[in-house]
Amino acid sequence: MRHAHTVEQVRAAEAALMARLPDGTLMQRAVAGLAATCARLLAGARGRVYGSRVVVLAGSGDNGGDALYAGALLARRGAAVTAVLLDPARAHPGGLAALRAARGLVLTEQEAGLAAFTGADLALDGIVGIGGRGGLRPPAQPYAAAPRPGTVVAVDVPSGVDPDTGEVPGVALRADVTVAFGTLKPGLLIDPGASYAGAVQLVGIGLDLPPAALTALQHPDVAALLPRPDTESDKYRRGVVGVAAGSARYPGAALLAVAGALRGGAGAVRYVGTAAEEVVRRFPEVLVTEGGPAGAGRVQAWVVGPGGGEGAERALREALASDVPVLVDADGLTELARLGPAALAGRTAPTLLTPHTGEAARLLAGADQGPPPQADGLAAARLRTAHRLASAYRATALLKGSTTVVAEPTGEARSNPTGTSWLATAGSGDVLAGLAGSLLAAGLAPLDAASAAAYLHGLAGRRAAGRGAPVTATDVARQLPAVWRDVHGGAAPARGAGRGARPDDARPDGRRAAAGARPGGRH
Ligand SMILES: NC(=O)C1=CN([C@@H]2O[C@H](COP(=O)(O)OP(=O)(O)OC[C@H]3O[C@@H](n4cnc5c(N)ncnc54)[C@H](OP(=O)(O)O)[C@@H]3O)[C@@H](O)[C@H]2O)[C@@H](O)CC1
Ligand SMILES: [K+]
Repeated sequence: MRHAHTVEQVRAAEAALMARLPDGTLMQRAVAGLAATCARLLAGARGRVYGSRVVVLAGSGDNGGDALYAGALLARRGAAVTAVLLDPARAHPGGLAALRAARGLVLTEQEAGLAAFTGADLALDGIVGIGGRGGLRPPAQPYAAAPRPGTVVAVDVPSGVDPDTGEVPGVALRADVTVAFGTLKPGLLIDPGASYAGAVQLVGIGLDLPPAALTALQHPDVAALLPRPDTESDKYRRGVVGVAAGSARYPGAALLAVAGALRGGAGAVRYVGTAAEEVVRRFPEVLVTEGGPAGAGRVQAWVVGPGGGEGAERALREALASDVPVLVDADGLTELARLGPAALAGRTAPTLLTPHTGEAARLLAGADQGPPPQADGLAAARLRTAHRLASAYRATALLKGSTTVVAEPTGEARSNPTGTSWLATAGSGDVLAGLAGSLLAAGLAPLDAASAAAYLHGLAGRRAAGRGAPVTATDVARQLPAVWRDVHGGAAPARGAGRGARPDDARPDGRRAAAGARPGGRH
């Protein structure tokens, strides 16, 4: 599991630790880890540190101090280090003195121009860290648009990215590697910020941290969550998932949701709706009933809404009246937005909402008194949007998109690291809904069901896309058994196994991490 803490949590833990340690200890721990990573990257790219060209972009706070001190350590190993001070009067005095003592060159941004940056083998982004607010200020903005140097290493956070949310309110500097201190920050795990962070590495500095504000699953976590039948299992013990989906107009959504549900570990899938004939022709193992959820037999969880068309209102009403977990998707969400949060008020079992940002905007408009939110703004603020939905509807909210985020009304949240933009294809959400519903029926808690489903769905999308090819939702569903095996380590599933490659090895755009970079740390 990867853990990310907010700036407030980090500051509190830092203050508690600093009170017990000599001045400067934390910074020196951070700097040692940062310089070691830079040295590894340079050695990977050039064979050695000696003779390499390093540029340090130093802002006015401790983030700039970290970068200057790390530059000094690299200079002592023979690198030609140039520091560019973006706010010379406020540059970190200790870091500056250390760099000068190591014979580093110190320039203002006017003196340096862009040449030192574009010609460097490695650039350290120490413009701003967790003390940053807003996008890059004008003196630093040209670096974001300049030709890229060899490798850009962000110190703690890519400058211009909001550490708590991943929002990028203006210009930000894209990194190949981000070296985070003490803990990850949520902004490193959620787009758009995550797409600026590159490969994320953690340097432990000994902080004693509270429960994380955001977590992200890894292979072993998912392997441990996925249900496994044992010798006592029958279909009801494994869970029966009911799928109320599809309509005369959208029969395909029923097939895709059922395909996802069949591969999600439930013991059986029960389908209700108008596409029963098509469903049973394609999947003879599915139990089908005409009509709505109320008249169907026993299930342990409902999925309502994919392609539901005119039947969605009845399916939603009847499913919500049940006392089992209900996943609401697509047309079910449109109906729910019309009814507002009051429709969930009497529920005794959990509800999981799985909107994309357009549906999230409708749900929030149905819940808030204020003006309807814009979907674009919600996408840029994914974590806040998921929290708002969860708290307005008192339900688990899975917000789909470039980084899928799941939030609980309790404030717990998870981001999904396995997404790929190839998943933005028609019907892909139907597969996800079926899969997550199946995991709910198998007994997973909503946060686990939603985040494990998003994880598998993302891996299946990546597998289907291979080295980069368009995928269909059907391809994604077909890959689910293979990724199920992948998370268990590629071999026969064993509880708690999971030796497969960690998804964090790859950047969100699917490119590998920079040479020599290790994937993000665990703690
Ligand atoms: N916490 C820990 O455990 C440890 C933390 N450590 C390190 O300390 C870092 C935090 O340092 P920090 O508190 O000094 O803040 P920092 O990020 O340097 O920024 C503040 C300065 O930036 C300025 N500024 C603001 N926004 C800006 C913008 N958009 N663009 C440009 N400038 C902007 C702001 O100026 P002002 O707003 O006052 O004009 C102020 O001067 C942390 O990220 C990590 O690297 C480690 O060394 C050890 C353990
Ligand atoms: K930075």
